[in-house]
Amino acid sequence: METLPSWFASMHLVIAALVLFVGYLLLRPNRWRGNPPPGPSGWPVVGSMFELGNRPEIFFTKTSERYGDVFRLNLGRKRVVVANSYETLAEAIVEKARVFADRPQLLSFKLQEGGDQTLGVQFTRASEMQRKKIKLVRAAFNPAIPDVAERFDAVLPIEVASLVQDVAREDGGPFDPHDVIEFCSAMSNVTGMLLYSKTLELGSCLLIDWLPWLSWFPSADVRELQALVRTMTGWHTDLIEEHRQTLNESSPRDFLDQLLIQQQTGKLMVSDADICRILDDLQSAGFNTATANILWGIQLLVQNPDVQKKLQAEIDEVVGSGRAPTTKDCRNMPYLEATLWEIQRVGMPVPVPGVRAALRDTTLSGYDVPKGTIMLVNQAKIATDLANFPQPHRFDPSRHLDENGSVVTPEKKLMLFGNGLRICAGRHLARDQMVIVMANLLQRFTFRLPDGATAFDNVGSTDGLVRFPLPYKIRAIPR
Ligand code: HEM
Repeated sequence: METLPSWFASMHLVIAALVLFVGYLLLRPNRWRGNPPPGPSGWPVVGSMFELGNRPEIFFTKTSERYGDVFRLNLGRKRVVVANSYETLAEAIVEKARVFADRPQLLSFKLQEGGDQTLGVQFTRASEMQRKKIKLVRAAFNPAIPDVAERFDAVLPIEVASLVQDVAREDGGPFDPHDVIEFCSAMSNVTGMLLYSKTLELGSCLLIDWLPWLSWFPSADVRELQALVRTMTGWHTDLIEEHRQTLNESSPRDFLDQLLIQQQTGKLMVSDADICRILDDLQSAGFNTATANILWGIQLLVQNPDVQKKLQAEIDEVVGSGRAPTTKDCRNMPYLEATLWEIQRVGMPVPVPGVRAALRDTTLSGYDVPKGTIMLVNQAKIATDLANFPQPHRFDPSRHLDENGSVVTPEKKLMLFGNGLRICAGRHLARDQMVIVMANLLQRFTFRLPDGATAFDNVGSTDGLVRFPLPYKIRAIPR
């Protein structure tokens, strides 16, 4: 019998060794050096990815009961730590603000920044340039600055009046507020007007973030995200051109004009592609979250008619019924402000917000956390911490008031807009918007269950990064 040449046998050995080596590289668990936080080791290749499910906060809460307030996870090949208490979150994003200032390199983040995570402001890697850009954004969205307040006061009443009209059109009959489109567009239209004096009719972690090789087989999610980014880019490219041609440097009309002036004077070396991504980020950043809060708010007020009555009494006392409430009026309505905080806490539309990454080796709660580690936040657990929120599942706006009836913002117990270097850039605007929408609606209507109903049929939330209440029906009885 003919024997195989010896080089053939050695070739087999080399291939087998290579396969074993590649297999080892793929399958070996992530190495955490030093004194890492405790945590489950998870499965080879995927780590704890499939345990996350559609509601990662449930898995996080269960895991924290076993491992404590800070635990580690492997998600695919990514190293992750999860902060489950206010103290650990504050240590990371306030005390170690400069360390946990990065956004991780995730494919979905890269897609949302048009393929380059140096562009835009929201999913953008930490850099001097990101800081300069976000500084401009913060100023453009801060209603404490007179110019911004003036623009905001010119736009908001129009959008809110149109929302009130749409609700009035339901004529006291049963309807689902999700269907009254203005609940969404009132939010995005105000942003659009501040950005580029126009309204625009119109993101999250995907599986590819944890298993990047899946991007070789683009899924429907990825294609949808790419199509959305392309549409927005087309829209914003046209707007940039239009604004450039009509720009008057001595009198900027909006934020886009301000960016173009910065570009032309060389104060900020920002490209058109970057401007596109900034506009895109801002248009998408607050739209879903603010809308979800309003939808949660209406549901919670129907379930808590006493709170609704108290709010209406406050609105009647400060504004009366002869004119629409303004932002200025809302500053004199502490109970309304406290109710909005409680809506954000109990509705909890973003239970796992603000993904961060460590810029260098560091520690968290005394454990070693290597550079590049992703930090996730279990906000749902922080918002129901018994030590800070007694009877946490009770909807009780008065927990945000002191003995004199003044608002005590919950930011020392719960950071609903994040904190530190990557704090939400639109938080003041978002709060003002939500407060004024609520004030206008409650001045004109009392929200109730449909006739004959004693409770909502469906109470719960959708899945996803931003959670909406499930569809529900109410009546808006004119007052
Ligand atoms: C109720 C509404 C909103 C909520 C609950 C919310 C919440 C958040 C949270 C939790 C973060 C992450 C912060 C962190 O990493 O520490 C964030 C970031 C951000 N938000 Fe908001 N937001 C809202 C509305 C808005 C609006 C209206 C805008 C602008 C128009 C906006 C612009 C941004 C931007 C640009 C960032 C990224 C900041 C950075 O990475 O430097 N947000 N927001």
